[in-house]
Amino acid sequence: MVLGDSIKTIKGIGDKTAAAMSKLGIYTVSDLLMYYPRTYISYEDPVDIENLQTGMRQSVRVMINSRVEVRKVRGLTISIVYAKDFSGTIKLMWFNCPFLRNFFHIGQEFVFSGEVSYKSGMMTMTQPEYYTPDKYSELTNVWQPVYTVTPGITSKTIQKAARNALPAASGLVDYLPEDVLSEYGIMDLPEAVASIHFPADEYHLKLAVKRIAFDEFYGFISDMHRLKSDFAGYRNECVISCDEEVRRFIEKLSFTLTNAQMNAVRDMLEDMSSDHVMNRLIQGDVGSGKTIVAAVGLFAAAVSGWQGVIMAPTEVLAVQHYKELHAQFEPYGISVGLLTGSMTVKEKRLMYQDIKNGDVSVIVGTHALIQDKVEYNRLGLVVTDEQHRFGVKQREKLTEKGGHPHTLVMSATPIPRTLAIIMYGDLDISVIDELPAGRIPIKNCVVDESYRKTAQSFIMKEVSKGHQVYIVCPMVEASEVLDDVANVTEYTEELRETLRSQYGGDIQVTCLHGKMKADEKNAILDDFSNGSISILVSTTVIEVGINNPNATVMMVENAERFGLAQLHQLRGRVGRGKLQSYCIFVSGKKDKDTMERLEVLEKSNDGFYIAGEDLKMRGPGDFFGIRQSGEVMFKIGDIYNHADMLKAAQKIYEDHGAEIDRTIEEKGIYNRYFQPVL
Ligand SMILES: Nc1ncnc2c1ncn2[C@@H]1O[C@H](COP(=O)(O)OP(=O)(O)OP(=O)(O)O)[C@@H](O)[C@H]1O
Repeated sequence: MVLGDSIKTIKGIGDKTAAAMSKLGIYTVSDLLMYYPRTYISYEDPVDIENLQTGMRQSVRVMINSRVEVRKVRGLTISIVYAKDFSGTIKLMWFNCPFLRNFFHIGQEFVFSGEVSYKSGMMTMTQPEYYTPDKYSELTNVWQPVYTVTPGITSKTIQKAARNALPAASGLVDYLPEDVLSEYGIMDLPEAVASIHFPADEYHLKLAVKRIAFDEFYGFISDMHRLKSDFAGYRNECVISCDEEVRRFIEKLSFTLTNAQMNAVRDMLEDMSSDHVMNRLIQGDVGSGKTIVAAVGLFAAAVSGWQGVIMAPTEVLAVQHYKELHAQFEPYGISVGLLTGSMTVKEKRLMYQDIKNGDVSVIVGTHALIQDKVEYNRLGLVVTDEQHRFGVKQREKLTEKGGHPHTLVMSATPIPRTLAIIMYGDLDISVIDELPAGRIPIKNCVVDESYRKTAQSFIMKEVSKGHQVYIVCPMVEASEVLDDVANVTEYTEELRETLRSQYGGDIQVTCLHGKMKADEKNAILDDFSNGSISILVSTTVIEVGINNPNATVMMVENAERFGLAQLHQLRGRVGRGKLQSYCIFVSGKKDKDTMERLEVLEKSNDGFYIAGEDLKMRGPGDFFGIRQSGEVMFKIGDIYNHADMLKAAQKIYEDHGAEIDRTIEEKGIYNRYFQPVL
């Protein structure tokens, strides 16, 4: 078995498992080895039922003392069994596992391991793992990898496959010279890949994580430099210079730009009229008004006779930008087009023609904008929204479609300047460090679930004033059955019912989640922005960029499951207008650490401060940090937690970049991301 082989060459993987794995993007042995665990669990010794603590992951050694009861609830099969030890009884519950009916028998002894909750007066474990006591004792005190799954595949299956694929890791060729490895104390590649799946101990796991983070940073930095050197040689072929028109456009806006926005606009206009190609990052906290800066750029490009595109990370956001830009540009006779993946073939074809003929000046879209079929007429400016959601490669591809258009990247990720310079070495940076005038600071509160009723009555008060509300529910992580959809739909139904019975009337509560069709999502967001929906219950699909200044309450359920930066992004959906806004973080856990972490949000509305505090609070055991919003740029690397590796990657790139490039080429088997070169 070698790295490029299909996963079906791994022992125990048949067509069905292979099909499920393909949904996770795993096709080859090397894909599997690069499919890193989401977290690890180490199985502790079982505790007595009376000593169980809710919200914790624990194990109990108990005797089954009931038959398995199987019920059907809203399309789900629920299996329930009771078990006891000398100190008490516990309820054990699984979704969609009807086969358990004949698996457990009264009198048998098992160890159950899972998250503990207290429901209907009894300690409960939902979806616990189960082991015979002998089997369990083999597991204790060993780090077990836990992988993100999809229906049809369990974390255990992935674990087993990864173990069987492990010998292939020795085929990975390290691109880092040995002296560099030892100088910087970096683990070698084959060992790191093996250890990230099956660490011998915490020490080795830390080293492995650092190594993989290093690779991600190194790849990113070298791509960035490549992009920069590609740009450096080009003279500005798209001179965009129309200060007078821009001045009038800005004057006619319904608000006055802040000084920070004006500075960013000035930087951008200077670049685009200079003799070099612009490559600029606009960084600004949530709601600081980055979009209008981009709009000014697109306006300037259009007025100067160039096409401009703005590429959004999601379709929903693309549609929102499209509407805004269309309304802003129409009076000037600038035509705006939309191109997204969910448009019909015919609609797309017409748009391709308009783009090619130059009948549209500003094109808003998603990844569809970089498809081969799209030919631009005179592409002069490319705006990408939220750098993190686009790889450098995609950016490059879009850039290649014009001669050498200007690039503007917008990011709300609060990165300290020193790190930003390393990360975006190729970009000039404008920071919008000022919020529009008249914004009232958001009022925040962190509460536990007992407060939910009070929160609901508060929400109703806001609704009665004609304001609107977001409620965000997290994805139920790692649950193979109850996915986020079930979670938000169920929550919505319950909320509707509660509000109807307590407040009467007909309050429009609607749910929104990522699995809905684009049209459906857009229709719901339209209804939310025109006010016909009062309460929007949503997964984090609303996290990036959605703008409805009339929304005044953001309530986040199970806030403890989110990273602080992500919560800050979510909070950024309110307080975007002149109304006093509120954010309620409902925590499902009450322990001191959780509450302290969440209280950071109560203390400040400043993204930089929050990112800094988040970093300080991460314990040494938080190898992966908490996945932050949009941080899909790196699977493992965390620019805060692994800042030392980021700096090392920069230094090694400077000192050994050329030698490393040669090695990669000579050894010719794997690139920096260890993917087979096809
Ligand atoms: N100078 C300003 N004065 C008043 N309102 C403004 C100003 N600039 C922007 N706005 C408004 O503020 C809201 C937020 O702006 P925008 O959507 O551009 O934020 P953003 O920086 O892109 O935030 P996010 O990162 O959260 O998407 C919008 O409703 C916008 O019209």
